[in-house]
Amino acid sequence: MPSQSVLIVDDEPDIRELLDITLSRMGLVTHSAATLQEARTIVGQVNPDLCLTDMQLPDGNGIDLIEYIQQEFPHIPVAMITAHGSVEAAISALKAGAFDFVSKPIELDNLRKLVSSALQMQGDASLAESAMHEGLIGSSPSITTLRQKISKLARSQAPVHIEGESGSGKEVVARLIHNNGPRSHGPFIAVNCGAIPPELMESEFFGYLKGSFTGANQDKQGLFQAAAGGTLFLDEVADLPLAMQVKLLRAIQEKTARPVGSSEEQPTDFRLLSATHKNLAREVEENRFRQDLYYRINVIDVRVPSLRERLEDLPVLAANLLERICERHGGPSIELDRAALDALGKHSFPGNVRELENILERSLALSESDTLSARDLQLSSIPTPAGPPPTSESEVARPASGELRHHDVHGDLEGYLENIEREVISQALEICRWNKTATAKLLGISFRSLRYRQKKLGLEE
Ligand SMILES: Nc1ncnc2c1ncn2[C@@H]1O[C@H](COP(=O)(O)OP(=O)(O)OP(=O)(O)O)[C@@H](O)[C@H]1O
Repeated sequence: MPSQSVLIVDDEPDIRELLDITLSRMGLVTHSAATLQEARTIVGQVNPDLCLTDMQLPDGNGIDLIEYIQQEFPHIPVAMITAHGSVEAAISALKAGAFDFVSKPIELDNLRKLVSSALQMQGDASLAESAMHEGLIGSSPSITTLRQKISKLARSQAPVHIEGESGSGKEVVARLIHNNGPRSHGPFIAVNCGAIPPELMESEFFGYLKGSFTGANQDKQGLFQAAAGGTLFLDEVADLPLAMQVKLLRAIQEKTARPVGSSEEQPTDFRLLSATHKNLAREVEENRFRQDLYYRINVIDVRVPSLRERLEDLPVLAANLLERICERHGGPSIELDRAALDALGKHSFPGNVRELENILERSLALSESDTLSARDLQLSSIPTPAGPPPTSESEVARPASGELRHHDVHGDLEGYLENIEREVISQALEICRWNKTATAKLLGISFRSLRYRQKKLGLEE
């Protein structure tokens, strides 16, 4: 097999030499360029498997080179060499399409890891394409574009923020980014930030040493360490309390984490992916989310379309989900009849693909034939809000019609509102088959708030 080749672009001869020696020892063929112009010429001539470029070049900067390679040779990954502590430069490089960066002074171990993973990714490209179809079902233009974006993002190490309604497939997207990237052999750690009680946040994220507080009977690894070499997926990141946001920012910035009770910082190495069904920019405007953290986690953003926006995917999605459910239950395969598909097409799916999955699963349990009819779906028993699902706690308590039916209050506003709340929450629980995390998301409230309300309203299982 021919050796893989790397183009090194730096105007400092010492750095070029250091990189040349290091990469040659890895069995790679190296080419060097001292200027942007020279780099452009060599890329075209040798078509390298990887390009490492400095930021400041005598006749331009590394971002220009990234953009040029993205445009003309999109299959070549580019990594940027940035000045020490230059967060801005690193973010610009990642946004421009660099797959990663190394900062000066160059740590050779880090450099070797970066080069190996970039070159390994090159070999896995065709594998990635087929895996992508398995995870993300649909062929609508929005899903096709999303799939292409994922395939590109998987090669990068940039933090990605995924926005989309509850149940639309944000975690599916995060897993695909992980599974198709160079960290796929490492762990994928998914954390629901809304489900961790605030008092346990620090020990969950940073871990702790035995004896650091009452009940700490043994050392516990934190999530940052558990994700080492892999990906940390922070779901519902907008639910992180402000105090934890500061600590997370520090861990990302310094790439270190100090377990509770320890005096030593430990290095961390994870790719950060995050998601929320809320509008994170608005959370920043309303001072519920730190702006500095927002810029760090939102280097690249991805939006997952709601199911309403891609109803043309319904038939293929429904068929695939039915197949998945039948397989899970070990039963014979089952299909939807035409009328059932039409009925689904008219439904608004506030809970998106998860809701579709739940509707199909419930219908399957009730149906006795090998074809599901519109009646089996029981869509009329599911509330259909006029617009997208509510996104704030205040919206949840509003009567569905938007009007206050004051004549129904009978002098007991509290009781009246409580009844509406009970009705809305129990319907949401039904839709989500009593999955509390999903219900909380559908309602736009935190997991804790849902538990509290269930208890107050007597809605516990
Ligand atoms: N395009 C898709 N193809 C196949 N399955 C999908 C797709 N989108 C979502 N799903 C399925 O729908 C369910 C919900 O997906 P997922 O958990 O990724 O949504 P989410 O947006 O992360 O939800 P939440 O906001 O509640 O965290 C999962 O069972 C997932 O497998």
